[in-house]
Amino acid sequence: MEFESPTSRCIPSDVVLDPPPFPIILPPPPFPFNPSLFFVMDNQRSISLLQFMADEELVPSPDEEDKRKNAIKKLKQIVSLWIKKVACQHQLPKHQIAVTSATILTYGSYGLGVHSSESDIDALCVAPFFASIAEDFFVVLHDMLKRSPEVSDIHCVKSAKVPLMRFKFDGISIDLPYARLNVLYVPENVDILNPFFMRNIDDTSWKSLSGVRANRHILHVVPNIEKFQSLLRCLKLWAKRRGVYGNLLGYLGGVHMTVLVAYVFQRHPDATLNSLIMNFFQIFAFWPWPTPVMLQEGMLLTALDAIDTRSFMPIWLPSSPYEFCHTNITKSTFHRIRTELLRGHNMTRDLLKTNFNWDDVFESFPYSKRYLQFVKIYLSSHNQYALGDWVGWIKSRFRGLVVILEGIQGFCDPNPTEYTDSEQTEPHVVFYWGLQHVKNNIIDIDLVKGEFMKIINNGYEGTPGRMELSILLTSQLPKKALMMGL
Ligand SMILES: Nc1ncnc2c1ncn2[C@@H]1O[C@H](COP(=O)(O)OP(=O)(O)OP(=O)(O)O)[C@@H](O)[C@H]1O
Ligand SMILES: [Mg+2]
Ligand SMILES: [Mg+2]
Repeated sequence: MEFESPTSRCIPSDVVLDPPPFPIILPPPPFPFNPSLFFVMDNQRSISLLQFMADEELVPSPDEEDKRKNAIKKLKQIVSLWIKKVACQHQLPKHQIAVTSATILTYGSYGLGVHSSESDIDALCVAPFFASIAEDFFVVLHDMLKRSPEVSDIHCVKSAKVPLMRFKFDGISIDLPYARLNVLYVPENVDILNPFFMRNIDDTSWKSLSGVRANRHILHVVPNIEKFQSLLRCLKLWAKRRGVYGNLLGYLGGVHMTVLVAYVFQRHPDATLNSLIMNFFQIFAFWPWPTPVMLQEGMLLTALDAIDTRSFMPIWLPSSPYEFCHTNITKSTFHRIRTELLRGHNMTRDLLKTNFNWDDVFESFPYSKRYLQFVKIYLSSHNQYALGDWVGWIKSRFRGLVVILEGIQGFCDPNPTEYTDSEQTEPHVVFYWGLQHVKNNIIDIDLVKGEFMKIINNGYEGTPGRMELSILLTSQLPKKALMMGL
């Protein structure tokens, strides 16, 4: 398999990046062109897509939505109590204690209304200046949450770019980062675009606020939010089914998908759902990476300075003119994503195709048919709580393992699905990643493990669990994993 070297694709710093010339809305019509047939087929496909979405239950049920709303309401109550407690501990004057307040702002897929049943709730805790992150957030609020009967599996992720607490509230995963504003009273729906609230805020708080800013920007630039939500929900499902969703594993995360979909939507706001999907595949199957995808036309070129020119797919972060979404994309995952986009394009391009079926477009990626060998990554720990910490840490370092395996085999497909081994009784998680079969090449898995251990041993503060790596042939894959779609 041939890959471009990332360094050969650096962008010269004097290039002005205009959006690439992709005026195509629909593929070339058949000859003789029959516009009414074209229109009918396009509408028919949009209708069958809506049916497909309903069958897949892409929108969570009203009960699930209520559960989420309730979780946010309770979290708001907890942070309100917390900030009063912290104000007392800091011995603030009584009148200040009386007026001080903190709040929760939702962002990410939940904030945009494009979440699925498996999505987390991204909830930013916004508090006044006197509540420190190290002590008041990660200790005092952590302890209060831990004592709440609805909260389980709470972990502090202090070393992340955006430090946060991650836990389950009534079974729903919550990501809770933290931002401090230079005010005493934080209104419930504080306007974080108002410069008054942004005065002299610290770096971490600015970064933590970027998700909320990004959502505001998307909502501002996207014309018809309901259609946008449907489109994004569909394409996120497509990315998940095809195994190319998940930032930690080197694929597209929610934020990347949001920007790509918004890019298409901005250009064709009146197109049907079917045409928008066709356009998405058409545009990104042939996108001249690493030309960045940007939502604002004629965007300042100072942004170019901020591009990591080794990035395979630079995608502008819609919260700042100077930032790009963080990615873990490697040459293998870049190749996989592009192959999937091309597949999507090939399957949707011909409106007159007689046996067209959305089920085929959204078919799960058949790993066991595609690869002859796999690397099995077995992670375990003595209890479920420690396993959560351990797996979270290893996942945050997975890009390193993908690169090591790429170096040896030329290609590695880090399947994001987590499996379990029915023969094991200890708390554990298993990953099976597809590998390119290279004739007469025996992988020295101990060497791979040794190299990866060097990466994971650096900086972990919890109790390390166990990690086993082994190479399996397709015929050795467990039946249960095959039944789960491996
Ligand atoms: N790689 C990244 N680069 C920049 N911002 C990110 C990145 N990952 C996450 N974020 C910010 O955090 C938010 C929440 O991320 P998350 O991974 O939960 O994705 P999501 O869009 O909410 O999708 P999902 O439904 O899978 O949760 C994003 O909307 C974005 O604002
Ligand atoms: Mg999310
Ligand atoms: Mg999240």
